[in-house]
Amino acid sequence: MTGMTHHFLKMNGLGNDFVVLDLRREPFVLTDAIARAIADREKGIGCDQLITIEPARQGGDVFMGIRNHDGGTVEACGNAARCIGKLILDETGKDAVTIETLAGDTVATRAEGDEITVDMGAPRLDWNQIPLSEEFQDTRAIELEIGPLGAPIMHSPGVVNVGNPHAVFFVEDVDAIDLERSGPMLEHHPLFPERANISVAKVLSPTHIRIRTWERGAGLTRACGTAACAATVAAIRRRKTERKITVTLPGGDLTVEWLPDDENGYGHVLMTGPVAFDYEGTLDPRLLTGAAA
Ligand SMILES: N[C@@H](CCC[C@H](N)C(=O)O)C(=O)O
Repeated sequence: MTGMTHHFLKMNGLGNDFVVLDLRREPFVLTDAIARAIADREKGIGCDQLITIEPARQGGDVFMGIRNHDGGTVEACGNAARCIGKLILDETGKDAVTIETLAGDTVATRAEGDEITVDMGAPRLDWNQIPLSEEFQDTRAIELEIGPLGAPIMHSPGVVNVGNPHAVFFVEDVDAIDLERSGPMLEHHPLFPERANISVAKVLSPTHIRIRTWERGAGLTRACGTAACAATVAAIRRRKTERKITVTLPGGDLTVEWLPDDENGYGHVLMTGPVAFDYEGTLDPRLLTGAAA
């Protein structure tokens, strides 16, 4: 225990919910066990991801730390980037803020109607950047299927790394897929040495797709921002959609645009969507020992 009072904010992006701790003001050593205890929906506060705001490490405005519901540290979170973007835009009064993450810098700006746009950077598409454990020349549709032989229910996903690893299966009916069953199997499939976020996507029109996601380390969520970006990139690579589309998730809509290639290769992905504040409070000191988990 630290002897200090630790405040938290509860926020969400389309129902993907976060406990946010500002470690710039109230620092403490966050372990996997403490993160798990805070994220626990019965004994802790409950959230899909635990987000920390920390001093910038490389000249940005802040560093954003991300822990999944299972306590593990991860590199990227699109919905949290919008939430922290909004907090830091309000705090600094700037027009654009740079949020450092383990995946690199994310620049957040204000969009229309109180929404926030985040530049998620350029997707990584080579098999060893996903990463996959086997070489695939073409990551637009890799050999992977589950379901009865000859009639797989999910097959040939596109794989994309947008700071974190994603596999996107295009299907006829996203609601017909039992993601609670297939999600954990695919998340832990040996092809994904760092595990993966698993989405099913249905193309509704050239400017509109619908997705559901089983998140690595968190399970089914109302929305996954990086999955929306990955699904957009996967759909564009398979020539299913235009470059700027609406992605409908169980929690609502995001706008995602994959910009044309820049001089470095692949263009950046921009994601725009809402941010919501739920409530604030102080952490029960017992959670800081991880003992409540
Ligand atoms: N909810 C997030 C993604 C959080 C991390 C993910 N579960 C992973 O393990 O990579 C989002 O909005 O992108």
